[in-house]
Amino acid sequence: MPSIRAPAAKKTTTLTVAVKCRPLTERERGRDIVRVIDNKEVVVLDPDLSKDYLVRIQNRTKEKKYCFDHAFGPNRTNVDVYKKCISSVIAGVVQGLNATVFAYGSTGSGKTYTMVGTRDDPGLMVLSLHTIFDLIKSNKSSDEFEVTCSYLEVYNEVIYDLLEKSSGHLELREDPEQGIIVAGLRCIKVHSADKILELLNLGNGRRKTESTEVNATSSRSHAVLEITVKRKQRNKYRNQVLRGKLALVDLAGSERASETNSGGQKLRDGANINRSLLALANCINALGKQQKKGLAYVPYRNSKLTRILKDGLSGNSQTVMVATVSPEDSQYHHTVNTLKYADRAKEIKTHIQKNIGTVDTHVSDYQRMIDSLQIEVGRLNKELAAKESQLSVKPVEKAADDELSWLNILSHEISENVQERINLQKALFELEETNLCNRTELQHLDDAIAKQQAIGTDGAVVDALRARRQVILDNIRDNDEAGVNYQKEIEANERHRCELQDMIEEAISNNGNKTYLRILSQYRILGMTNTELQFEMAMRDQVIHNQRESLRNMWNLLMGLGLDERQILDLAAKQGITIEDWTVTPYLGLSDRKQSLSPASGRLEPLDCPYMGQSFLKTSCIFQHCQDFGSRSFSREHWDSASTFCREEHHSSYYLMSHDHSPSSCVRLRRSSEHWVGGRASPFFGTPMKHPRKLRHSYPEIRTHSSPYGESCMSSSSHSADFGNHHKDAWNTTMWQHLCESPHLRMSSSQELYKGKLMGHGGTTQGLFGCSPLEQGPGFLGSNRTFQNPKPSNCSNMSPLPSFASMGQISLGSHNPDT
Ligand SMILES: Nc1ncnc2c1ncn2[C@@H]1O[C@H](COP(=O)(O)OP(=O)(O)OP(=O)(O)O)[C@@H](O)[C@H]1O
Repeated sequence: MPSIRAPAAKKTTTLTVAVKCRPLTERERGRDIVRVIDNKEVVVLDPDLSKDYLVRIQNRTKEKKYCFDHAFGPNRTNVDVYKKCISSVIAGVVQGLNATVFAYGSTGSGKTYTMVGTRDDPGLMVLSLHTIFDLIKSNKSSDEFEVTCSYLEVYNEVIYDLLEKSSGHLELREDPEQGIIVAGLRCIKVHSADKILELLNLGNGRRKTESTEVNATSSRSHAVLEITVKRKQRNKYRNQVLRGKLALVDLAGSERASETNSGGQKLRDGANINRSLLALANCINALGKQQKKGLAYVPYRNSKLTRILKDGLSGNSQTVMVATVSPEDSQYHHTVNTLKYADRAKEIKTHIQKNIGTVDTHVSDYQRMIDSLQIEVGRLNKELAAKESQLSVKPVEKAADDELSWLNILSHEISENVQERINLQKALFELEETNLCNRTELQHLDDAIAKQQAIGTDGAVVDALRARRQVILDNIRDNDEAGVNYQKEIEANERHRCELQDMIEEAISNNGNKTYLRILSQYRILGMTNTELQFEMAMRDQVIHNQRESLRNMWNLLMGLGLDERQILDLAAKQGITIEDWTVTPYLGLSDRKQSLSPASGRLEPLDCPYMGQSFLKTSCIFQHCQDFGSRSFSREHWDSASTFCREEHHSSYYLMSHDHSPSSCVRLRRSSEHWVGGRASPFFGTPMKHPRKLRHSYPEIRTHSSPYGESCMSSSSHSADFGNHHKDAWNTTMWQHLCESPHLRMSSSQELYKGKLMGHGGTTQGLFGCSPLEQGPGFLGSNRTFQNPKPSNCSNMSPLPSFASMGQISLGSHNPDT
């Protein structure tokens, strides 16, 4: 029976920002204009000494002052920086936490010096590695440790493996457990810090560096050293594996072409470095803005660098940014710019959580499918090679060679086209998710303004609400604009794909050696299918992740309602559900649970809702109806005929029950462009606009709303429609009764109304307690608890759906596909 393990508790923390000012180098002749005060403040003096006294006292000086978590002057060593801001973070890595340390600054400001260092002043990478191995050595438990290391560089938007002698281009992939991963990156098992240092030196030797006017050994690429510490816990935790990840990032420096005096390739490199750093700066801006102004879209997808750093910037990572600055007056603008971004980065929050090892059968299912496709690709590859050797002795060799290289070019282009498409669609998807949250907040604000106006409160409150409303409207408008642009890019991408496909077909039909080319084409298509599967897998993983969050929330809700562990165990036992390993640290400890009840009001404190990115009361919860329409969508024969239908079925069964449970408060789930609904109409994700028509045909009651991104978004037309006649599960009933009978939940009449409907829609809570895909993998009840379900069969067919944001505008009581 599959077991479910709850995720470890999350802790929100802010980015630690430290500034390090290096000494003037021997080459520098300028004035030192940076002062560090009290290890926290950084003052940048006006570089212009010629300003007269009057200008200065009239406060027209360009002097700037900033305050950071830590600031280090030119006399401080890397060890000082390490002890103050890094060592504690490294200790967490050995406990299963993720950490990211990155150096940010202009070219020649001392990033590489800080990260790598010298023999006399070892850098943060070296010091961190020593600490990790020291901690492992001094560990007295019987835990087993395994340390692996990888080292990559991003040069001109291409990822290379620095541990490979001649690395090819590597691609990024998204994994729900591990976040962004680089497919094919070499991970080497290491047993000592010295071994990693050896690899580090090897990698650094391969890194692209150039001599520029500003820096004799300027790094032209961003380098990421990643250390993973796997810790197998024995004794009663013997099934538990903690996995801590440390990413140490040495960025290339921003530069001005005029200053670096570079041309040709160097100039192009500089432009690319600046572009990715700009993308990073934009993310930092948006994340900083987000803390102050609510949800702004964070454009991680605009560069490989920001995708790699995504977790470090906002995900599951304890992150330290070391901003490096040069003290020279000629660098004033760079220094102030760096400090501005560092200042904004102080606002960024991340959410750290222990990575407790799980085995996710769903993901592994897809992994298996990919593996089998890869075997097939390998087989065809061999066949191809055999054919090639036969051809080499034939007179038609020349023509076939030309045709082959042409096909190679086309196939390479088509692979890039698919990759671009994936990125664009994901970006659009995230953008929609952001705006969905914004629209929800807008609705809440409108309600609040109307309420305030009705009770005639002080105008200042209404003004504040209106100001906030305006900010949200601006965000929505900006995001909508970005969405329209993404949509245009997707259309252009689609046109390009059609052209490429036509060219491939023409190449095949023109050539005499058709069998050979057909095999080649088949091989390419399999490769593409493989990529698509990975994409679908990523999407599915996102659904799994979201559902896992729902389960977690539901579990919190049960705890928050005052049910103790024993009561929940009893309830579960009555329904034949066994909760195993109860003894290990619960996911949310009792103390936490107590805290979650506000003593003042007796009400439940807001809980972060993962879907909406904002707080709802604990009574808010996302229910998902999970039915038998899952992996079959993956099989080829079902793609075109069934996927649209299945997805729509699935969409119609998502809804959000808001805390006041009133019909008006049911959050409408909006979606825009239809390519998600449509699944795939062509071998490469389909042409937008086709499936909605199909959909409308299948579901006449689905209304179409205009969307800024595309032709339509879907909405179920009826609030009162029957919830359907899905499985009425006793467990659901019992749970629902408990929710209703709980003293912490007062039932309004509208709740009663909805209760009836919910009960009719047994699949909803079943999605949470009965047939979630999590049943087949750990992740539900805390590192120690496992949930066993008597009816796992429903769950093997989880649909590979786009997650929440991609769903149609759906209201409670939506269309029931079964009727
Ligand atoms: N704390 C320090 N003490 C002494 N010298 C330093 C210090 N920090 C940096 N330097 C010197 O400054 C110069 C530039 O440093 P470094 O190469 O680390 O800059 P960078 O920011 O990595 O530049 P780029 O982005 O071009 O790669 C080097 O000569 C380095 O030795």
